[in-house]
Amino acid sequence: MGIRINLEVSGKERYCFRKRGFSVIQASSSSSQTTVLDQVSTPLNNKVDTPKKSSEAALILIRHGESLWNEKNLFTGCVDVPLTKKGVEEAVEAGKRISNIPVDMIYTSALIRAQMTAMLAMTQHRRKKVPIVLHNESEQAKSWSQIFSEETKKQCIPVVTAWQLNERMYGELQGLNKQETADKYGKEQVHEWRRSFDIPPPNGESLEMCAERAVAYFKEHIEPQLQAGKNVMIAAHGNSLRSIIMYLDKLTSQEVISLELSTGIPMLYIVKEEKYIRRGSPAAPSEASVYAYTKNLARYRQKLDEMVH
Ligand SMILES: O=C(O)[C@@H](CO)OP(=O)(O)O
Repeated sequence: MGIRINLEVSGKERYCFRKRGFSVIQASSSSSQTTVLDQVSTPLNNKVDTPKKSSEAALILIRHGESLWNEKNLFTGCVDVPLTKKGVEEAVEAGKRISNIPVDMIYTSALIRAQMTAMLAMTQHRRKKVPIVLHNESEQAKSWSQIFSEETKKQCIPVVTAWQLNERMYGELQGLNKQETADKYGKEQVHEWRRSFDIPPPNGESLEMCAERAVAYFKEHIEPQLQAGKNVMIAAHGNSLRSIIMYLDKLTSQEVISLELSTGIPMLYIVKEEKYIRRGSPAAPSEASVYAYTKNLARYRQKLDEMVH
């Protein structure tokens, strides 16, 4: 039984200090109604799932795998396009990379390419918990998805879908070919639409506008989970994740322009004492940086190794 612990840390590791405190959402569920959503605010009573001795949480960000419109080089934005076969493989590969990192909650956008990516990635996780999508649209949907076994609930990971994590809305560019658009309007104009911080494409969202809703969602819904010690995975999109990374790493509107995310590459942050500590570099994620372990994560992995053997 070999325990492999990799304590290498990326040379590009950044430490980001938050200036304000965090509020922690308390359990609000009634005892008679138990859905997998209850896990959102109730600590799991399972040793393998509590690598939180010093109140540390893992945050994994994954941009979805290649979509059919990425393949065709079309502006996609909020159009709901599925993954290609290569995208499916990228998602599975991403899952292998994070298979030893604890995941207590998953947030995805409302779009199928992000949801496929999250689900495919979780098929590779060594803990073998089952991701369960929460349909929060009505009381009836909530009540019809109740789980009646506490034991089964412990083996589930709640998956929250949120439109606020969607790709930026690309307006009148959606469905147009990126190369043809550059040929027609000029390379500089198209680069400005694609990468400037505050200039929106025609009738679409700028990165700044996308950040307003994606970062607000992150602060309101995801940050409290992390502060409560939950390990969170977010599967989303190039620009919604760029805006969240801008917040986590305190990038300026100039710095975010050159931040590019590859499809299907997981990025790991450790959340500790109100700091976001980046372990994997979005610019050039190397094996070592993505796999960089803290003591708590190493302990979690050791427990997984013991479970398997
Ligand atoms: O088309 C899109 O929706 C996005 C992501 O694929 O493109 P861009 O890289 O130009 O922001």
